[in-house]
Amino acid sequence: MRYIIIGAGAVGATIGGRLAEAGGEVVLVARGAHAEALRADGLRLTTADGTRVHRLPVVTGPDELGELRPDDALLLTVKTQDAIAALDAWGDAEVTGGGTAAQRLPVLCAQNGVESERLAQRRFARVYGVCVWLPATFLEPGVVSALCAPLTGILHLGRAAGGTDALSRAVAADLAKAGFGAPAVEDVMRWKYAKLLGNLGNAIQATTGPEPDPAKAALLLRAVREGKAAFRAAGIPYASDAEQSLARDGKVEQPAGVRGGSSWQSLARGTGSVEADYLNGEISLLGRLHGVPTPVNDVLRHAANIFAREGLPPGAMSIEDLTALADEAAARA
Ligand SMILES: NC(=O)C1=CN([C@@H]2O[C@H](COP(=O)(O)OP(=O)(O)OC[C@H]3O[C@@H](n4cnc5c(N)ncnc54)[C@H](OP(=O)(O)O)[C@@H]3O)[C@@H](O)[C@H]2O)C=CC1
Ligand SMILES: CC(C)(CO)C(=O)C(=O)O
Repeated sequence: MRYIIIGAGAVGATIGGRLAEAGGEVVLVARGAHAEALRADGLRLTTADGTRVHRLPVVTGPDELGELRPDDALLLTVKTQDAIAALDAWGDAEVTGGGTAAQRLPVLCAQNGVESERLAQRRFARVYGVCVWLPATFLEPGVVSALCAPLTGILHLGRAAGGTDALSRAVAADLAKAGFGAPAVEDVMRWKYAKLLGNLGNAIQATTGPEPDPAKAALLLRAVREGKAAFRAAGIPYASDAEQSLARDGKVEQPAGVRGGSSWQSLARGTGSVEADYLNGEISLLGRLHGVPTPVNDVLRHAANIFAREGLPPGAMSIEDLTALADEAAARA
């Protein structure tokens, strides 16, 4: 199998670099200064095993790669707000032997939230969910680190529609060879919904900073309670906190000195957008569809988006001010 990593940033480059090191065939898809640095100097990837430079093929889109092969797998690791453009760009490409990528190739969504699978399923026939527990940092163009130990993350994966198949088991085996804890599971979306609950804190971290604080934990708990209430109202199953702790046990601790998570990094890099519409916004959507008030997630989504649009530095807001906004919204709800 050849892995085409669409959006080889923090998560994509970490997975791609490790797959390549384990003997896998990998193509990195990147853009801008990152693509240039990857081509000029290779991918400089630091994991708990040390720093390695990987010289891998780099393309900016399907035109540069030529016809796709029947044994290609598309691994989607762009932020969710970039998923439509990426899926559209790759879906129409021709596959050697007939058909388009959208008809023939598997697309594996290794992202937070649950929206990318839906976007991919509108366009592609074979869609897989990947639940990624992998604190990874885009340090500068061409340079990525993922320092959690002993394994570099844990990835549950399976068919987005439910179940496993030969492809998901083959990918799980390749990921395991590359050092990831990567079981293929029957119910990957149940794990992804559970992971989404933790990612409701991405907006808190992005707006108020990554340092732990009881007031941040208290606000996250309120967001998570709303999320669970929305899931219950919508009849959506999700893995329990105990199941998640067991799966993560000893595998994905964030090492000291590491910077913030994925949304914090988007603000720090000034990318102009965060994923909040698909994290907190997923809870707001479910709440509206099923009659559950979600004032805390509404505020978190809105605050993170304002930071991104106005180019505010991550962590510029106090947790007291953010909590006060959530309290006002809750009083109105
Ligand atoms: N970082 C982390 O610790 C974790 C992240 N996740 C999830 O993984 C997903 C990816 O996050 P992360 O790796 O942090 O994000 P990054 O921003 O580090 O990487 C995404 C990369 O995709 C690039 N990109 C976007 N659109 C295209 C395109 N059409 N063609 C080529 N490249 C493109 C971006 O370029 P540009 O910079 O120019 O926008 C960026 O380099 C998200 O869903 C996130 O929530 C999950 C677990 C942990
Ligand atoms: C919390 C973390 C690092 C876990 O993998 C994550 O999902 C993110 O930064 O978005």
